[in-house]
Amino acid sequence: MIKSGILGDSKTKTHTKEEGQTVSLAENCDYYPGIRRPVWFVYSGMGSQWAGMGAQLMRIPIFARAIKKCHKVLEPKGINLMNILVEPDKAIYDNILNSFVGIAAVQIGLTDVLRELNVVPDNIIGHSVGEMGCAYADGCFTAEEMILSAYSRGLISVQTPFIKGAMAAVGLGYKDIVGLCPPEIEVACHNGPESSTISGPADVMRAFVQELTAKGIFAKEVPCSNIAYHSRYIAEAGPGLQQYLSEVIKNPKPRSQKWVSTSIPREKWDEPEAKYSSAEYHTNNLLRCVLFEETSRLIPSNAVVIEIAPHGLLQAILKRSLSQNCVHIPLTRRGHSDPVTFLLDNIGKLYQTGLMPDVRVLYPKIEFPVSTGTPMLSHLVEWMHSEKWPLPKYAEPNYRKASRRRIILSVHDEEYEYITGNVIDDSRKLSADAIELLRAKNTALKRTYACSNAENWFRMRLLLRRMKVHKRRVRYEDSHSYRLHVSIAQDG
Ligand SMILES: CC(=O)SCCNC(=O)CCNC(=O)[C@H](O)C(C)(C)COP(=O)(O)OP(=O)(O)OC[C@H]1O[C@@H](n2cnc3c(N)ncnc32)[C@H](O)[C@@H]1OP(=O)(O)O
Repeated sequence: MIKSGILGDSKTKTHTKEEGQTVSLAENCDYYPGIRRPVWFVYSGMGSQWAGMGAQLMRIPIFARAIKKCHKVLEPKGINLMNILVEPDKAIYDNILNSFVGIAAVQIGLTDVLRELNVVPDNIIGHSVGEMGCAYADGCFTAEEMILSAYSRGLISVQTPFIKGAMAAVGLGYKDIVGLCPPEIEVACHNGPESSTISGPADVMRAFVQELTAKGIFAKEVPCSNIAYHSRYIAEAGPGLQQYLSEVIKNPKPRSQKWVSTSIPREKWDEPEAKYSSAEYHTNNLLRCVLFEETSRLIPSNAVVIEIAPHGLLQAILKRSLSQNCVHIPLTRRGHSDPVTFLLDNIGKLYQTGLMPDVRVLYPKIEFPVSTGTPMLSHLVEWMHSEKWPLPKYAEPNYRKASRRRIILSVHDEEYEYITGNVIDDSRKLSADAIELLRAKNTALKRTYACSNAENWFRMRLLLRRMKVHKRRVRYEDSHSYRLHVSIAQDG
């Protein structure tokens, strides 16, 4: 349960033991300060594919539905999407077409999961081909359009005779790497202040990566099926891709303000080329340099950044470039032994940031009444005692509004001597004089007040207003003592 300023609690996975007892396998608690954070969806691109990346996620019905839909769309093209996502054979991704449709399908499936969970982005950003995921999340693409656009990108990649190229992620920002690159190599992606992706002929790239590594600069090859994307070496794929895409995107939809472009420079966002999720837009995305660093600067310092891809590829980059206060949530991790638990854990983290994912959609609908053997969950709900909270003090003035006390007045007490002879024998009523004296001395009242407020009655001054005597009749405790009931209600 989440309450403003209290705790966000996430219990992400439960398991029913053989004896029918439900146990919690993963849980985590954190503060939720009550402030709504902006939600950013991040769609990564090439490099996030891995063998078997969709196999376990098929256990989630929403995801499986999306994949089956995409599978049917690709079937007439002779593509077996299910195999691409489920088979553990690494060679599948030697074919770039499989990488494109595989990444797109997983992004569609995960976006559908988030959509049904009612996790709505404030903004959407993509890296390279990840901008197709943006189009889907933004409502510009249907699932069919997205998977066919990814297919078109793959198809033109395998049909065009490119030079043997390579890409590599390096641990230097654009400004630092651009001057170091040999003339054959281009900076393909501006990823962050400490990260870029370079692209060029495979042999020159190999030598340069070795050179950088020898200098202690991070450099890692990006699996791209020997195609130097976002460089001059793929320019000739442009017209063909635009032709294919225009057959898929028949009615280009306007991009909403949510989707911030990384393929068109910010100063051109108001120009016609940036307005629509069109064949031209996505062709430009393939050919031009990726401006992720520049656009990701718009991500606010307190954002919840959800990476949507088969692997949280950009985590290393996002954590280096964004504010420390951002919450990073990858939905997947390459080679994870239990991708569903990983996903559920991260949905739990969304909950802890203050979002309210409607997790019921992930499970079969419960029909009531449930059968008698249904395991209980209630014992997993418990109070956290790890935090200290301030408590109001009882001694605070005005805390108590009323108090009541029974007092025994003894005529041996100098204070109450006067009562002797002031009780009217027949009715056992205090005489009017005795009442006046009680009122004047008001010791009994002071004591009552002092007791209830933990104060020293000797030093107290008490102003009595609207004092009422409800009963003048007193009760004898014995021949020398009388019982008196005193009640105080504070004014206001
Ligand atoms: C058509 C298209 O889509 S083109 C697009 C092509 N794709 C890209 O350009 C993506 C480029 N980025 C990447 O490939 C990734 O973000 C990578 C390689 C930088 C990191 O990916 P990961 O999956 O996290 O890689 P991996 O787990 O193997 O390695 C991460 C290591 O690299 C390190 N690392 C990542 N970036 C940097 C950096 N800038 N400086 C130093 N180290 C770095 C991490 O600290 C981590 O080290 P650790 O394991 O000791 O913690």
